[in-house]
Amino acid sequence: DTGSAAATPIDPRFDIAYVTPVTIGTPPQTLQLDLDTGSSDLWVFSSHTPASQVRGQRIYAPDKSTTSKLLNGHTWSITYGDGSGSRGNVYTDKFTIGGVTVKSQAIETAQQVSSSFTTEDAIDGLVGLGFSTLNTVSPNGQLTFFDNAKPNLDSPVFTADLKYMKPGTYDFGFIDKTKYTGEITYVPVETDPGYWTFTSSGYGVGSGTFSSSPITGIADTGTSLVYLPTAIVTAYYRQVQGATNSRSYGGYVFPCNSTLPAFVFGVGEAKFTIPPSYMSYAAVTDGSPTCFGGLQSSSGIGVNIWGDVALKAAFVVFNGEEPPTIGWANK
Ligand SMILES: CC[C@H](C)[C@H](NC(=O)C[C@H](O)[C@H](CC1CCCCC1)NC(=O)CCNC(=O)[C@H](Cc1ccccc1)NC(=O)N1CCC(N)CC1)C(=O)NCc1cnc(C)nc1N
Repeated sequence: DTGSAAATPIDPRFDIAYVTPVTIGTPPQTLQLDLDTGSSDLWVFSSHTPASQVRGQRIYAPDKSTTSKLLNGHTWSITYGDGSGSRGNVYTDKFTIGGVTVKSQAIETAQQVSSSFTTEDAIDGLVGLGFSTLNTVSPNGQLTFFDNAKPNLDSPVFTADLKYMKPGTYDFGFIDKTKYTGEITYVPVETDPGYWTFTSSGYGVGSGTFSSSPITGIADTGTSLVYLPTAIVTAYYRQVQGATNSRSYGGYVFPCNSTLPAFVFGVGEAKFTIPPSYMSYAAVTDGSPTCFGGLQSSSGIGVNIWGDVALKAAFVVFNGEEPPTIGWANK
């Protein structure tokens, strides 16, 4: 098997997240889900989600699918880094992304979602693409779509080609040579506790010298920004006129008309440049002259996160062979 599906920004003004069309059940029900390498639960808004918590999202109705089966006595409950969360029951059903089908995928139906999911009408749920050890289903943890699909994929990989303010693609089972330039640099992945954790070889601010120092973090398609150690973040914003670390906005902000340097990060011998346009994430509120930075400090999180702001500067291969590795290429 191989497959390919679009990854479309949910907001045309800035890349807070990307959604991908999937189909569930028989006849197929189409939902737009956020593929998230930073978690490992596949959950959806459903006919079990209270109407008061649904605001425009598409739902999966297991009772309308002839191939759905309740996974008796199984429940799930998840909390994300931004404090959002959801919980519910579990079915198995036919699940397809970009032409790759898993006949019996665990589909976690929401019986409760937190308010930020209710207000985000562009996201109908998540597809966790982290390692299955992170799955929250109890009493028996379930496998991710990738783990279920892997044996039937031509190659046990998926790739992310996210783009700035326009649709990119997720490919399954193959590496599309037309999507990158030069060589792919592969580095080891630490699978404990279950993120795609790898070590970057260093960073540089703009045209400044490159600092070769290991930065261990997770490659996370479900996180909008890049979160790195404070020392790196202050070195970056020292080069930005009028930048301050705002308590009220919860991070580094600066005048939207400031000139921003690029941010360079290393993977092995390779270098990747996040252009200034990606480093100005968005105005703090619509029309404000103050902008929120795409690079923020990880000091409060406990893990460094290479989110969408970094991922869209590269073509990234999530290699599910034993042992797993992650590959980065310029594009
Ligand atoms: C099994 C749990 C699972 C592994 C879980 N994984 C994660 O949290 C990482 C995962 O990639 C999640 C996936 C998100 C969740 C919200 C919906 C979109 C996907 N990433 C995050 O939580 C990172 C922080 N959040 C973000 O980056 C969200 C993503 C988002 C996108 C669209 C709409 C709403 C939110 N972005 C924002 O909130 N933005 C608004 C503010 C703006 N300045 C930046 C963008 C975890 O580590 N949870 C442990 C955990 C629990 N509690 C806390 C407090 N921290 C934790 N880390």
